[in-house]
Amino acid sequence: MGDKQRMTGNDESGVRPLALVVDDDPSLRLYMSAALKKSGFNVLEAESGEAALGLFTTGRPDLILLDLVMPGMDGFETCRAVRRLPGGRYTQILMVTGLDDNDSIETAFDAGANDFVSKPINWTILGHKGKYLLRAGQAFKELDRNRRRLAKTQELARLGNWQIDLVSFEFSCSSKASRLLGFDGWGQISYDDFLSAIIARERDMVKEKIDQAVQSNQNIVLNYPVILPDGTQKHILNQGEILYKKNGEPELMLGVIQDVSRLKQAEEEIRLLAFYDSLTGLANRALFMDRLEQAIASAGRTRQKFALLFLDLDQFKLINDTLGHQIGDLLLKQVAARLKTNIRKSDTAAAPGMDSPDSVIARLGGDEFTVLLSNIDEPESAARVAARLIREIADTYHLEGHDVAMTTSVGISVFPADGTESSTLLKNADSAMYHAKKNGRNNYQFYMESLNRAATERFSMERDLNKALENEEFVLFYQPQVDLASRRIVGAEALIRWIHPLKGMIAPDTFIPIAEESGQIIDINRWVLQAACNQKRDWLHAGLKAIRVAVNLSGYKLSSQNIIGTIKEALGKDSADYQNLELEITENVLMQETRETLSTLKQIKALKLRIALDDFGTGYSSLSYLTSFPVDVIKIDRSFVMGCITEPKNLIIIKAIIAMGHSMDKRIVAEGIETEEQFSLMKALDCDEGQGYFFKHPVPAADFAEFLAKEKL
Ligand SMILES: Nc1nc2c(ncn2[C@@H]2O[C@H](COP(=O)(O)O[C@H]3[C@@H](O)[C@H](n4cnc5c(=O)[nH]c(N)nc54)O[C@@H]3COP(=O)(O)O)[C@@H](O)[C@H]2O)c(=O)[nH]1
Repeated sequence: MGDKQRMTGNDESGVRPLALVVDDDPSLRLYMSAALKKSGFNVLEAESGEAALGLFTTGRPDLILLDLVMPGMDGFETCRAVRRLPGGRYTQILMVTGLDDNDSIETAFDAGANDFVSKPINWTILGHKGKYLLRAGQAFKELDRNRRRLAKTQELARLGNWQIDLVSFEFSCSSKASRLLGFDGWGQISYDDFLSAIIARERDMVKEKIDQAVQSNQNIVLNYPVILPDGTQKHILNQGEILYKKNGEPELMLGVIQDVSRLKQAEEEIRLLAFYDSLTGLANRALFMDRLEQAIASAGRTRQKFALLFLDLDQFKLINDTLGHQIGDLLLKQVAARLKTNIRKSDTAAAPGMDSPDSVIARLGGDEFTVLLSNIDEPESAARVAARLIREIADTYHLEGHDVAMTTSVGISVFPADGTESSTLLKNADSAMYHAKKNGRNNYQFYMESLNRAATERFSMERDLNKALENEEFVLFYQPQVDLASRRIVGAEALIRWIHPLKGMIAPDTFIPIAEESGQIIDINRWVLQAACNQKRDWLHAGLKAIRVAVNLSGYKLSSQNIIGTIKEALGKDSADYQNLELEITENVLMQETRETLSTLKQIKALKLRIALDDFGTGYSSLSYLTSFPVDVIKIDRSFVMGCITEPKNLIIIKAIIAMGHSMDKRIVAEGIETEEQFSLMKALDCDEGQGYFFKHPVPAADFAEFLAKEKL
């Protein structure tokens, strides 16, 4: 029979509670047993303390009637021993004593007795007293069980409790509370100890709030960090409530403290995910826009100016494409770190940590960063910061064994002149940034109204370009290259055209720079090479004479394009085809990255392709390029050719280029021949070949094939 069943008592369940009568006097045992049985108890009897302990272990009585004076173990000793036995703390012990002096009674209670009866015993009262004690014991057991359950629950919930007596102002707290605050093994701690764990900068505030609540009988909910003696930091939620007496007077402030560190950490993680960029730790777009709104509201009130800097790394895509995304990510992290270091406190109105609405450096996505510069007195201050950032970002990055160079273009919009709404300020800074790109990158530009339209057009073109290849919207036109002495076609330059579904034909001058900036040029170059080679093969198969085809590879870092793979893919195995393919590059390609470019050009040459230097004379026109790089052809820029008759200076330059080129064994092509006069002059100057509207405009492949078949020029 389990304890619970017996303790419910015979009144409710019909189960009789068990009493143990311990007395060395057999007649008294008899009377006591009879009285208890009459009151509904089952009864065991023991004539000594020792016998009682044995019976307790086997029978687990609910009530013990214990004579105080016995030979051997007396009642006090037996009582203490019972209390030490398993389950002994819940048994009700009624001492039977003839010694009703105060000392014996006190010793009995100290030994663990619940009550006592004095001899001579009133037998009727004894039964009732036994039943009453049983009920009290049951209530005590329930209470104890609840208390332990509560302690366990608090343990699980990481709760500790504390209280302040509102009359004596005495403080006490549970051992769990002291453990939570790092006072392991300290037992009861003082109010000062309780407060001492709180992180210094918040301690006074917490103390003040508790004091105020105690004085004014108000509840409290406080949230603060504590530092444990081992240095770890926890976050504590402290809730206190006033407990009132029946007469309405405040009695206690009861509180619980809870370790909410995990919750706080989860909250922090959610906050970080929602408002911070996970790669760089900078604010993300959402937080930036929020802070921008706040800056507008605040600057509007105080009539102050602030600037928005929009940074975009120059040709960042190249890093991802050539060195992989991992290196790209490392670079973005380092750029973010440099921005953080360089946006000094004086540049923003707030301390690092972004606690103030003014201090924001954000990564909007990809390689785009923004900086909010608050309280600038004049736009020049923003320009100074922009210039400094440009300088810092341009310092070489060491990324897992790669030395990477990177620059950035910065657009600046200023509140309120360039917009009073967050979206406008951002859009205008973005437009200014594109202007900086157009201006040669690695510089900053302020927003100007006129930029806006151009930037919008640029956006839509970049978007449309993404679909152009897939939708087969590109075509190649061909312009003949003519041997000036014989006037026969010896080659063709392939020139791309974009047939836009809505805008019609778009010239390469319009979209190639955008494609170069966005990196789309790599795919476009690949397509042009493939299409030109296919065309060349088709003309041969159609029985037309074999001619050279020149393809433009402008603007983009040559070494990063896997140009060799693309060429091999485009030309296949036919070695004759290789000799008839000419790649046109401009001087700025040669200037970009000398060592890598030289190696790529050498590989191109090893494949027996020809290399032409396009637009010669417009750039640096350094002779060293001609000696250092394996160039076969020099194409004199049309700006010289077109003015060769009227401008003596142009003629001098043309003569010099031809003489110099020939001395280096290069073939010379004059671009932009538009008139008979220009043709004759170029021929007279011993220029090898010519190209221009005088011979033919660029035309679709089919038209070009017709001309080639007829050789009618
Ligand atoms: N990366 C690539 N760049 C390309 C490709 N196709 C063209 N381009 C480059 O775009 C620029 C403009 O080209 P386009 O509008 O095709 O103009 C070419 C000719 O039409 C023009 N030309 C030829 N003869 C004359 C003339 O007598 N007068 C005159 N005003 N213009 C003339 O010159 C352009 C060819 O120049 P070039 O390449 O320097 O030989 C241009 O820079 C192209 O290079 C491409 O597929 N990829």
